[in-house]
Amino acid sequence: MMEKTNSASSLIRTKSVETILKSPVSSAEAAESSGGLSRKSSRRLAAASPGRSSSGNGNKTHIRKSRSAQMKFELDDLGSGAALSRASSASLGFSFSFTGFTMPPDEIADTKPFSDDDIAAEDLEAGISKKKLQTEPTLPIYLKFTDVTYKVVLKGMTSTVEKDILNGITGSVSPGEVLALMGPSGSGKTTLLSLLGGRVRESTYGGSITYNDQSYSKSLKSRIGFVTQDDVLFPHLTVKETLTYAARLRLPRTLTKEEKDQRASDIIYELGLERCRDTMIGGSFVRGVSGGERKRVCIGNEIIVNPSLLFLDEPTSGLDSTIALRILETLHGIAEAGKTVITTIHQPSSRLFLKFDKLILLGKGSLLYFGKAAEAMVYFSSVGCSPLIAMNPAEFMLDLANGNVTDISVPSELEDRVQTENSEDEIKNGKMDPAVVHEQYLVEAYETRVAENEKRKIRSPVPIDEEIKSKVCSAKREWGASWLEQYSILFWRGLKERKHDYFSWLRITQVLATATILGLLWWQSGSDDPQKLQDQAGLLFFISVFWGFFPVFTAVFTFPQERAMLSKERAVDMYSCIFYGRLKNDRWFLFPHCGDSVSVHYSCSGTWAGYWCYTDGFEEGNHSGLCDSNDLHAGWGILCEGCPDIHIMASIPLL
Ligand SMILES: Nc1ncnc2c1ncn2[C@@H]1O[C@H](COP(=O)(O)OP(=O)(O)OP(=O)(O)O)[C@@H](O)[C@H]1O
Repeated sequence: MMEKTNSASSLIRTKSVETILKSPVSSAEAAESSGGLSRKSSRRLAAASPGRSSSGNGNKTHIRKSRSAQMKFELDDLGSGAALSRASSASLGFSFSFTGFTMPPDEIADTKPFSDDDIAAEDLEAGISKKKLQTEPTLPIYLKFTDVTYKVVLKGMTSTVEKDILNGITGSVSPGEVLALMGPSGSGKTTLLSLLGGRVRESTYGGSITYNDQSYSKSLKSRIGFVTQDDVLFPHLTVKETLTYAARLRLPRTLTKEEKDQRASDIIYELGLERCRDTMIGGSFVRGVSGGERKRVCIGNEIIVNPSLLFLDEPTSGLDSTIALRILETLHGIAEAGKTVITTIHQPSSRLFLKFDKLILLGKGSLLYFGKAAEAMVYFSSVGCSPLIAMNPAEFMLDLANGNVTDISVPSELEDRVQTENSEDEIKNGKMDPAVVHEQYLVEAYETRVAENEKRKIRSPVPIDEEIKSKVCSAKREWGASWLEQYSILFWRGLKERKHDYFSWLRITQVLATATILGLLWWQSGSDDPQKLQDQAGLLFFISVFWGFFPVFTAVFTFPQERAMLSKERAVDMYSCIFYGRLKNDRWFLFPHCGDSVSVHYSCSGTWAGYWCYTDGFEEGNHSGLCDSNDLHAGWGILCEGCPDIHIMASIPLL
């Protein structure tokens, strides 16, 4: 019954917000005329919400009061996105911070941490204060991007076509803010996120992307957390093992093993994964943790390194709205600790939408809106597009971006334009052609009304010291573990992950069957005459070939399965790839990047050889040497012309 009351309350609240968003001008007036409720008082009121209340009927009057106060709070603060976020965060009954939950003691008994985790809830109810997550302060990173364009070349059998994926996207996000990239499927959200996260080579896109006014450098890898759309995790490792191995590989060497393990445990607590800490992640053939828990493990894998910039590709898709809201709460907590958070989102609920500080709305790769999320509805209403019925703001914007104007009023200017042109192409079944809504109107409207102003703001330098700014690209890349430790951690992790495979019944049966067949074939073969000795030699040959190739094939077939994981972990510099040297065009042997200080000695039977840092040009005549640590952008390798056989004598990372 209490749940019913609670949901009714949230329904009323959502409706009130939707109605206000529908008529932003009146909401602003309302905001002016009413007094503001403080954050604290709102949080107190929220703490008394029925879902969290320990007593039942006795609290009813108080509950009713708290609900009306929450509604008032949202009315008052509508003009400010941050305030809205605060309001909704407070209405959940707790405020999350990356450095731990911050709750007044009087609220502890009434609240529940992030998850549906019983243990954690019990701890809190018992008043046990949990140890706060200790994280080092991180470098604040201001991310700006101007006129970003991206196109791909589609090669067909007969022709080659260029496809525009992004057309001049401009925006910015500062530490402490959550930027949402929203748009219909295929609008270019993931592509933009990959470009911003440094996952695409600079030479392949247009425009500028800067981090504290500096361009991307490899040293940023360790400051960036990137949660991909697909959950790439080892299915046979438990939640605890997954996070512990990530901590051991990625956290700086200044921390001890115990401290790293402790950080993993703290993350488990922070993300409310305690109940499933010893459950396997699971995959297609193994049942494991739930989708929401898996997503949280992926987020934990990235936030464990305390990144300055956190990118997330659809962290809430496939999750119910409550879990999605909790994930957004976590992201807010992370942003509040001074990080910059950028996330793509598909179709957020209205509560989720109000959590974002900034919003980018994309439609077919073009920018339809960039600005404060709370001001988006005001903007669209100012260009003449408003919902005709109460509508979730995100749904309204996605409809607009898709060119679906059902239940949306469009400006008379646009209607006139369509009618004057009177083109049949533009009016289909009484509806406007989506392309008209997009290209001719929304993109144009944004370009003329907002774009210049935003670009001017973005051009101003970031408000931090030059010294801090330059840290973005000057820091020398450091591994979290020495290469021996990396080897040992990867070895044990691989063994744990693959032991189910190695010791599977199929594998055991295969070996036993082979042994039985061999035994029968050479049964009583003896060694007393030369003929039989030859038989024995055949047996030895068979055994050596079988046991030589069996593990080799196992290893070869393991690599494709682990390739996604390898790329993901290499993209964040989790470990060195020194053992994964690769040959390109039969001539190139690539080593890790220059910052690694690799010393290489080699010989080559070709006409000449050299070593180079590939973005800095070729250095002819040098046959060995240390790579300059200033060449942070460059790869390091050996070129041997006309010579497929390069003999690498040693490749030693000077750690
Ligand atoms: N390498 C590529 N080759 C061809 N087309 C591409 C390539 N990369 C992206 N695209 C196209 O660019 C468009 C945008 O893709 P993107 O994955 O960024 O969309 P999205 O907004 O993230 O979609 P979703 O919400 O469905 O994940 C799509 O039409 C996609 O097919």
